Amino acid sequence: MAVAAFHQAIGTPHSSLHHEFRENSLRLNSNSFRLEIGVSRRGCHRSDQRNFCVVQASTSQTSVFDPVSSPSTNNTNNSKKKSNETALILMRHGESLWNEKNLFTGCVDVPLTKKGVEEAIEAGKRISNIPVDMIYTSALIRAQMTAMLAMTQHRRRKVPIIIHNESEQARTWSEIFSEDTKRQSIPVIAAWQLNERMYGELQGLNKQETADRYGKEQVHEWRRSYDIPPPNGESLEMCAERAVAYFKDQIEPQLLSGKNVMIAAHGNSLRSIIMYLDKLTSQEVISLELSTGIPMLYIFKEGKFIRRGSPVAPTEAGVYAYTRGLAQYRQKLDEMFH
Ligand SMILES: O=C(O)[C@@H](CO)OP(=O)(O)O
Repeated sequence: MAVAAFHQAIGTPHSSLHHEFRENSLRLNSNSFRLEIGVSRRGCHRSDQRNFCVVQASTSQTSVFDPVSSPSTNNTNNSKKKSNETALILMRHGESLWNEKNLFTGCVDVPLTKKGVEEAIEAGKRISNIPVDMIYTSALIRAQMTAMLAMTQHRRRKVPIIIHNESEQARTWSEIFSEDTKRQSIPVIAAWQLNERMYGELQGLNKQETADRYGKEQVHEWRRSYDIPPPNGESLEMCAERAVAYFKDQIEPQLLSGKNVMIAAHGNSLRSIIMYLDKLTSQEVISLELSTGIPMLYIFKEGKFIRRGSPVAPTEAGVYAYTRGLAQYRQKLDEMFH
């Protein structure tokens, strides 16, 4: 993205650029960034006469969505759907017990604090009027807790259900036998590829003590540079190799086929995905910081990702992260649930 334009838009000195998606980033609504989409479309089969659509992704994950309720899925004709917009929500997990203690966490599987639980619920309120047909989380509990807690606030009241594809038995033992119930569910796919960057020998160390010991600059380099890994850990570049590949292979096809997607993941796995979506350079990504529990909305339309900022609370009047399609969806929810 054009950093100068961003800097101009938010009126901050270039050096203090932080791409935090708080309310001020909503001013970037008109920014859009071209992406090369080189993905194959997945099959969408009519499984019954009521437009119930079962999509078999390449990982053999079976997902369901309800075409009636989402603005992007008004019919099952893929060629028509392609011209429609779909929503992509990115959400960093709420505060974890190790965020609170200021410890390097990486792939250590730590739960949320009470504050993190509240952040996840608050994030859920902010996206409660945005359609969600599929959820992707990392394999780590803090991202999964965040996604589940956020969905307790969603006005559509669909039930997020974790898909277990790890074995044939897991698949059959978690089968649902009602098409109606499936329509009221949101498949949740947990993928290790979306995990936090593996922090190597820094995992479990206190961030301040590490800076005192190795120097602030060295630690900043380990934490924020693109290609310098922490000792025996992953650089952002290495993290991007798996997280962005997963996004391109598994998530983009879902967006292309008309589904609205939420991703609940981590500071660095999401930084790498945003770097891809916004075409940031390895220099620009250094200053990209994500807050815990702040949802970020992108619209995927005609092969482009358009950043809309962070949706504000549903009670607020000027929800200008919304597009016309999303406003209509919200209106439909008002009619359905009032
Ligand atoms: O400790 C971690 O795993 C990450 C995210 O909390 O920290 P950092 O901000 O240093 O990338």
